Amino acid sequence: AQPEAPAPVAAPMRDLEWGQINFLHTTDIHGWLGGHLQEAQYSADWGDYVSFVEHMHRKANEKGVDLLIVDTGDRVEGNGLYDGSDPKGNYTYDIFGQQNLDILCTGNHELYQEDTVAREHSITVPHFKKSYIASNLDYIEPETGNQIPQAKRYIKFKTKNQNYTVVALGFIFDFDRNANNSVVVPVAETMKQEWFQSAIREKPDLFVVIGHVGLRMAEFEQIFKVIRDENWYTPIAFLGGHAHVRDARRFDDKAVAIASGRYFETIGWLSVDGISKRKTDVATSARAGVTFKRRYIDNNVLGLQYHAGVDEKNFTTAHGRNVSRMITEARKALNLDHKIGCAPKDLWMTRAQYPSNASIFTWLEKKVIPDTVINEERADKPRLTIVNTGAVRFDIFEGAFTKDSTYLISPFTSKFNYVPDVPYAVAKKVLQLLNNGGAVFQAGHLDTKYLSIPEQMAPSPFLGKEPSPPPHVARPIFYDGEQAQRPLVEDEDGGDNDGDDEEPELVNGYTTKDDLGDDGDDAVHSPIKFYSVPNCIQAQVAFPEAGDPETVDLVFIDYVQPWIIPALKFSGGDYDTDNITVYTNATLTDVIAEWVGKHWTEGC
Ligand SMILES: O=c1ccn([C@@H]2O[C@H](COP(=O)(O)O)[C@@H](O)[C@H]2O)c(=O)[nH]1
Repeated sequence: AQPEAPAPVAAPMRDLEWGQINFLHTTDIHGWLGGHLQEAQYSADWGDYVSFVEHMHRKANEKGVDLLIVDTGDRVEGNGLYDGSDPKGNYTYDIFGQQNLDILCTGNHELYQEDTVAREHSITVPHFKKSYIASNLDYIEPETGNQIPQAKRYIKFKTKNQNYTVVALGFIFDFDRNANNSVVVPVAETMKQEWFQSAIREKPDLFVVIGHVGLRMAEFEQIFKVIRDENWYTPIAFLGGHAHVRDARRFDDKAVAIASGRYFETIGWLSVDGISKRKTDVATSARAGVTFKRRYIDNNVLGLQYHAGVDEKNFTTAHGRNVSRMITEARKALNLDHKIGCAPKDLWMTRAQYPSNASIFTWLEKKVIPDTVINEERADKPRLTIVNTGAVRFDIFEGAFTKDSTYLISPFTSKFNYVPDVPYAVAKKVLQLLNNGGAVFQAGHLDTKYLSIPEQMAPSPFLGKEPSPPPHVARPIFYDGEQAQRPLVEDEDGGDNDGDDEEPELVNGYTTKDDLGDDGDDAVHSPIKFYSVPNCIQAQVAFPEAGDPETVDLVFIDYVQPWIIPALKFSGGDYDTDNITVYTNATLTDVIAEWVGKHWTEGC
């Protein structure tokens, strides 16, 4: 049977504030439809969400207001439930499709591989015929080579209870590593197209712009400006994603965006009130005070029951139960709970400093890569092996390390390539260039921030700033939770150190600050400290005991390849792609599984 996640601990809660039009929002689920089995706070599964939405629709009907369900992409890659089947997603498309979504769009992870693009086109788009939007995404039909819209460019509809007219658009950021059977049209270009110019002149009561777009990236701002120029008073609700953070951004007093985290940890709530019927009453629209409220719901059943106002006995609906059963059966068929080893301790991506013994990156660099990323024919050659930190997706928790865990940590299909016999004096400069970025890589797709973890790509100004690192350890801006918000320090008896131990002890979790304030999270938590990581890490292997080698093999995970030649050139090495060959066909997922199976053999 599927292991039960520990029960969530009740936390002090903030209520949802309803408006005339309300949104429940998921983004960057990355296959985590089964919830978090090792973290009680995020342990509700997609079936529980189906039950929750049923209750919330009933509530909306009782209040006479509208509820729209939205997903903004990156549904795939990052969890055994998706990555563990062949072909990938054998179970997840059907499970995801059980939710009634009003508006959805594509993320970059639906576009990296040709087969993923094709599955999206043949399964998800037709399943959500009325609600799937692809404002700037085309599909190349394999039979004809024709370039066609991946889905509708925009949709216009009337809301059920309040009878508002809504125009909804659905974008992906200006992504350029998409597979050849897809075309991402840059946002700025899309907005010149005739259909877009007509859409923004439809005179709805509300524009809804969803997108696989980070709120602090340029694209939403560009869209906001163009819509606002044509519609001075119409409220615009933006629902974004991609950056894996909880965030809200206010563009003006009638336009607000939210982002709802990652990995199905968070269900976002956005409500809009004070919307006027624009067609009939432009003067009222101009005066009306529109209010936006947002909440980030921790995805656990206790919280969902709380917000739905339903007790444990009545929460799970027949449909929800059935979806949870589909998940359990899929996990069983995929053997995801198969134990590969036992992690002796937690290893963190950003909750521990890098380098340190608690950092997953230090573990990869010092243990896993040296032992497993090996080309037998060149095993005795000194080598530098580079992996981008973005290739790692999740923490490791002490205890059972399962088949599922390998996909949670790194789901990608990238292999390792190399340039043989590079003078060490040249090769040793590459890592520093990848981590410093700068002028070597012209802006655009070679921006080195794309090597790093999503949370660091376009950070919110509220995330604080680490003290400047020394110049030789260049890091992108990130944050230290302690500066962003003072942590509650536990006192000796486990209380919260405020001298009043009547107060409930807070569980560590999100303590979000955004443009709307610091009261966004539904559960009141004590903050978690985060540390920045570099764009890439490097393992140094088979080096002579004394002195430097003359030459090394420069090995790298193939995702990094576009950056390698320019970095070598800048370091004084004249190489091109002809100098690059396969080092090993193993993926990072494979080598982690191999290492864990060999070394973490005892303890659980
Ligand atoms: O094959 C891949 C694909 C992606 N990455 C890393 O992931 C981020 C993008 O993550 P999102 O979930 O889309 O935000 C990308 O910038 C890379 O750092 C990878 O390493 N390998």
